Amino acid sequence: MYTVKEIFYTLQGEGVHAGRAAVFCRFAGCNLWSGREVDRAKSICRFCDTDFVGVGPDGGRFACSAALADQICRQWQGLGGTPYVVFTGGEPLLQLDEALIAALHERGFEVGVETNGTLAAPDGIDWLCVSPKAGADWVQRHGDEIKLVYPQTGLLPHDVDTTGFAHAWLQPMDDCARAGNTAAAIDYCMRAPHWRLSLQGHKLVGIR
Ligand SMILES: C[S@@+](CC[C@H](N)C(=O)[O-])C[C@H]1O[C@@H](n2cnc3c(N)ncnc32)[C@H](O)[C@@H]1O
Ligand SMILES: Nc1nc2[nH]cc(C(=O)O)c2c(=O)[nH]1
Ligand code: SF4
Ligand SMILES: [Mg+2]
Repeated sequence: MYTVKEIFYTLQGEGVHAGRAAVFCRFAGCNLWSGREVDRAKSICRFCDTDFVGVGPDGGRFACSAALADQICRQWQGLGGTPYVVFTGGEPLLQLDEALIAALHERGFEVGVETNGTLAAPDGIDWLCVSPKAGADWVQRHGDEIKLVYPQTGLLPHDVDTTGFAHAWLQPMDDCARAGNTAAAIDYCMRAPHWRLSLQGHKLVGIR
């Protein structure tokens, strides 16, 4: 059984694939925050910008990988090109398994994943983005890109080993201090250029 908050068609807003059409499949639930505001301040991850609780109007419960893969297929609106799905959440690696990845591959999709890196990724993922969190176990130390939300007390870019990743991003924390966080990230990337700036383009242009 897969529990999905929402499935929607948009453009990837972050990282190397920013601007690419993708179906987003947002799984419900996370291991670093309950998703309830009353728990935020006492959680490991406190800055989350996402509602991943329960099953939304564009989500559902899916009994098998084929049923979820079919629903993702129905959301793809591209003509030509390679269909792309991004599994996110919440924490997708609590639910994503090799059967679901295989079902998407059978339907012609490339599979991207956004994970907090606390769980080992299953085989078969085509694009893996790892975003480690201060105070959380960091298990998945290789992938295609690392995307560090900046700044995080206790997880300075200087102390992060990026050698397992082809691309390294600093993404300004979106909170009440976003403008200052962005200026600080720009300054950091100019001083340490193996880090590059990732802006959340979907928020800038007002798409989902
Ligand atoms: C909502 S998370 C879901 C996937 C996974 N749980 C993770 O943390 O990577 C998707 C992406 O948004 C980033 N993110 C979450 N809250 C953010 C915020 N307030 N500002 C900037 N990026 C944020 C995460 O670090 C992650 O890269
Ligand atoms: N457009 C768009 N791009 C994204 N890239 C990562 C996202 C996420 O929440 O994982 C996200 C998202 O929520 N929307
Ligand atoms: S780990 Fe990801 S989904 Fe979970 S609370 Fe943090 S940013 Fe949100
Ligand atoms: Mg998001």
